[in-house]
Amino acid sequence: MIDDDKKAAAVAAVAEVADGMLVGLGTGSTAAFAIRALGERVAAGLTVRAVVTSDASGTLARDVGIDVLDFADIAAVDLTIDGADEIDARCFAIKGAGGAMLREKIVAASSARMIVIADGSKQVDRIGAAKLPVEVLPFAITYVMRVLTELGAAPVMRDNYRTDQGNLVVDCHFATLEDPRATAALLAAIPGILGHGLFLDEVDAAYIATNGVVTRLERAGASA
Ligand SMILES: O=C[C@H](O)[C@H](O)[C@H](O)COP(=O)(O)O
Repeated sequence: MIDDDKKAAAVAAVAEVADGMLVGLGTGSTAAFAIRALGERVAAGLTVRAVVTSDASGTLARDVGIDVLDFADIAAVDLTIDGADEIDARCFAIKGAGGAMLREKIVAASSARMIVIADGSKQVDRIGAAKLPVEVLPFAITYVMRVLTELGAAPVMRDNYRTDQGNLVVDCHFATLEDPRATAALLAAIPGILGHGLFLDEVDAAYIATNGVVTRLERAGASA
């Protein structure tokens, strides 16, 4: 079952959490397994503090007894655990199906180490098939849609959806993502785009579970 694999990957990643750490908690169904697993370790005596990447993850984390801090007060996180929509052998990921990619990227960037957790369906040779979510300031939406269309991104705005920050999300599908760094640079250069789901430098490692077997990917040069 996919849920069993999500849980197995989550439990493997949560085993990396050490006493006293400040932990970044991701968003989504797989991250929720990690939050619950961390809650169990806290109940068993582990002392950690956490920051969260969405209101939903904050609610869950508090519910399971994790001490949640306001990220606005935090400069550096020890370890972040988060899900992904696609992850490849380079530890490049696409994230944001749940709309949390802006906060997720900020928390990941602040983290000494970031681990992606996923079931095997998320593992790909090369990222690019998943929709690439882009967070857009509502003021800029019509202009941004025009530019994304001109770039061949086939943008589709999510209906009746706002992020936790009150912004819009546009799902893009580029015909090719052969050069993800070039695509990331293009998106970053468009005024009105506040963030996107390409994670090219943030992910240090991934735990991926398939049929109950957890494998670990480590980015070349990343420290465990
Ligand atoms: O915005 C959502 C996040 O990037 C999620 O971590 C990602 O979409 C994976 O979610 P799930 O574990 O539910 O597939």
